[in-house]
Amino acid sequence: MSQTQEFDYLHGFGNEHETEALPGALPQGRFSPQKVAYGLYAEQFSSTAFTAPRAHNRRTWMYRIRPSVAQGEYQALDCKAQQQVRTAPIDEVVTPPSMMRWDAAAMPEAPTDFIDGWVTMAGNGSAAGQTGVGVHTYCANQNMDKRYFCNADGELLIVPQQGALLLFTECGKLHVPSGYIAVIPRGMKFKVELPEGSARGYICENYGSLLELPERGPVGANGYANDRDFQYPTAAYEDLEGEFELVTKYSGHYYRCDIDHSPLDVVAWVGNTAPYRYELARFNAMNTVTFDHPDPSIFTVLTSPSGTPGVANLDFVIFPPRWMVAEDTFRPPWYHRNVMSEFMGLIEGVYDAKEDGFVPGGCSLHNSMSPHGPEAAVFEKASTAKLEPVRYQDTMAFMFESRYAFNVSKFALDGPLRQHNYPDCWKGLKKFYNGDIDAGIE
Ligand SMILES: O=C(O)Cc1cc(O)ccc1O
Ligand SMILES: [Fe+2]
Repeated sequence: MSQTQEFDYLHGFGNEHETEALPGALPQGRFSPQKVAYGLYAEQFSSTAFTAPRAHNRRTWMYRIRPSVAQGEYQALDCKAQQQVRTAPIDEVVTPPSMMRWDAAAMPEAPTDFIDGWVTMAGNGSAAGQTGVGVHTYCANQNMDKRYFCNADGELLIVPQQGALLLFTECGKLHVPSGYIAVIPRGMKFKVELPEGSARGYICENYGSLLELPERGPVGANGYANDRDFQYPTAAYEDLEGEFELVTKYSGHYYRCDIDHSPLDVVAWVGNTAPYRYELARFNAMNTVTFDHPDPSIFTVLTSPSGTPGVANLDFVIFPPRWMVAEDTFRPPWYHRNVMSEFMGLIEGVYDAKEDGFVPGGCSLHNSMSPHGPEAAVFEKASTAKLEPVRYQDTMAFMFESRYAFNVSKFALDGPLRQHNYPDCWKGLKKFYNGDIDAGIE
């Protein structure tokens, strides 16, 4: 098992990074010289269309021991993941507008690596149409051994909840403990080791346009997630020959092929598409210093635009530790109905709208226009609380918010994790109105 360790990182979101594991491996002045140093092959890896506008264009040049095409033939793979993972459009069950919540999954008893540890909760849009997202949880207790993974269906936003991940990608290594997120570009090959022996978390598989930093508007040039805090790996490679397997998810199906060497054989790379990690504690939260609870968009870490300005394919939003100082304000999230659909998870602690039942590792879904808000007990508490400055501590909830309504998997709808009594949390909401202008909680 690998040791938990800190690697060297390159800093800056979407920069044209360059890195070489051997001196002189990276060609200078051109991308594809007639002969690359060390006898390496040049290979371009494109995350956007060749002709995407310059501001959005992302591609990386890799200098590797063998080109990616040196692999065996794809064969269908009927693995555990094939049985547990769904890819949009998901229509195996009809999704009611019900507010839904789920317990955290228990760690598997059988040996399970990162590939086989995924279970789909929900999805929207269409992977083939490159819209929407898939939402999965993962639980794993085994290192990926002699096998590598590649997801052709979307970019992976990984949110560890418990247990660190060591991502060894084509571009190098990322250590991703709980409290960090990682993003792996569509189609990048990688393996996952578990330095703490097991791991659980969430995955948002983004079929749509690449995650980017949101605009800051009048906030100005600093704040929210700052570009410099996004960390990219330095080149690291395996020069291994032997019997390996490359597993690929393509159009919702799993395939495998034999490969007689490690596909993580990139000795140097230059470009602006690569995996990255980000520590959520670095998020510089903005919030009111006067009154009212602002919209949760103030906490957007990354966004995948949909093409309609301000209407996201995916917003990744966090609810980090922070001071609450609003005056004459009902401080928790308001009761609301939203045209956007909200899938939530909890990394640690307690979420301010739900003190009971929304557990670390659990999930909730409030689909388009489905009403939700604080549970009854939270309403009563927040309506009578003395409004002193309060620091929300040791908590980290997040939301995958999308313009497209989610369909749930059969596992999510009918499986053992569903909390069928979730809507009961609002049953205790009392009627205070009695025609008297002074009515209400005392
Ligand atoms: O519903 C939720 O808990 C998420 C949420 C939080 C918030 O502070 C405001 C709106 C919102 O949808
Ligand atoms: Fe909400």
